[in-house]
Amino acid sequence: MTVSTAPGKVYLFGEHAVVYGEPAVPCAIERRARVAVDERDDDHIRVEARDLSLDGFTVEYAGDTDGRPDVDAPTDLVDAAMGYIDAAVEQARDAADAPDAGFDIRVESEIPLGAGLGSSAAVAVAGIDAATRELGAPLGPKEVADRAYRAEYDVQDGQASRADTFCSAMGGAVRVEGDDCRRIDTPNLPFVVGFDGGAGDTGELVAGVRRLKREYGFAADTVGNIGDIVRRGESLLAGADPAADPDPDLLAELGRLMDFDHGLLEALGVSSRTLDSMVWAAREAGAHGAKLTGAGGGGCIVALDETPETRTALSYTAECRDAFRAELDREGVREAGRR
Ligand SMILES: Nc1ncnc2c1ncn2[C@@H]1O[C@H](COP(=O)(O)OP(=O)(O)O)[C@@H](O)[C@H]1O
Ligand SMILES: C[C@@](O)(CCOP(=O)(O)O)CC(=O)O
Ligand SMILES: [Mg+2]
Repeated sequence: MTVSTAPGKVYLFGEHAVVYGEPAVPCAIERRARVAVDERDDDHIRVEARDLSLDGFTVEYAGDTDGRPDVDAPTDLVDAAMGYIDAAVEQARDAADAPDAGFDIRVESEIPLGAGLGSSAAVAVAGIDAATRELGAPLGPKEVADRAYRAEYDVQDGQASRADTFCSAMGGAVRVEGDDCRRIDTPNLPFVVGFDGGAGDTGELVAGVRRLKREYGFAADTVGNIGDIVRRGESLLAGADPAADPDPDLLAELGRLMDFDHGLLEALGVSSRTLDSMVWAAREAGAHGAKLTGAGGGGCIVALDETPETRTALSYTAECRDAFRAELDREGVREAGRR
């Protein structure tokens, strides 16, 4: 059995626009998905993923992934549940040149699902890493990132950027623009996350922005403007000393850019009443800035605040189910055990 873990992320800025080739800066956070993989002696895949619904369910199905698993759950839930793991298994089989490999897989995660913290990328990255190690064909983190991107791309019908998967595989803060992916040095940014307990469908939200962008030139300009915000933000980060605490002027300007980014994401139709409430609660508590993170629709916001005020204010906000500080995780995917 091989176990790998990989982190989730928040977007400092640039989600959605990154799908159309603009740059984005996601940052890995210390919340991980853990995937344990045991090779079987047949070609079946058995998945245990207890975070997938309130009660959790376990499915077992043949290696022929056209067959539906025999579980008592709605088909769309099962499809949503299995998509990323199926795709990760396919990538691992292909990478290890073992098309008939079968596995028992167990997924456990500290990252809420569909909430904008990159649970899908973390599961795909950790799954591919563990499965290829288990098959004796370990990949480097960049190869894992590339394979996990292909898995997300397939599940999200060709609508995915490399941002989440590269960030989860490499850890730290990264900058992604099309196929150009790199790590960047940043000071420790004081992220606070607010979670409304809900979720958004990444594929649908991305498709909505795509439609808007096709219909209106000004929506396409909005996407370009998000890119301008990111370019401004990364030049600020490039001038900062990564070893020192971030200075207040840097945090103030990054916060302003986050606020601006949230406004543009709102205009693109991917925010929600609860996300907006949490964003305003954070701003009123004195956060430098606040925005939704990830695909939106519901889920999480991220704010910048080095004091406890924003977390406290969020924890008293009716729309907020959970508020926590999210430390930058400088480590990406890693093997967490083998026997
Ligand atoms: N703990 C988990 N166990 C199994 N599958 C998971 C887990 N976490 C995430 N996933 C997969 O990722 C999907 C959510 O991904 P997505 O909609 O992109 O949201 P996000 O990446 O923001 O969390 C889930 O529907 C599921 O398929
Ligand atoms: C909206 C998008 O930019 C980020 C999606 O993040 P998440 O899956 O909601 O964590 C899509 C993508 O980059 O593939
Ligand atoms: Mg995702």
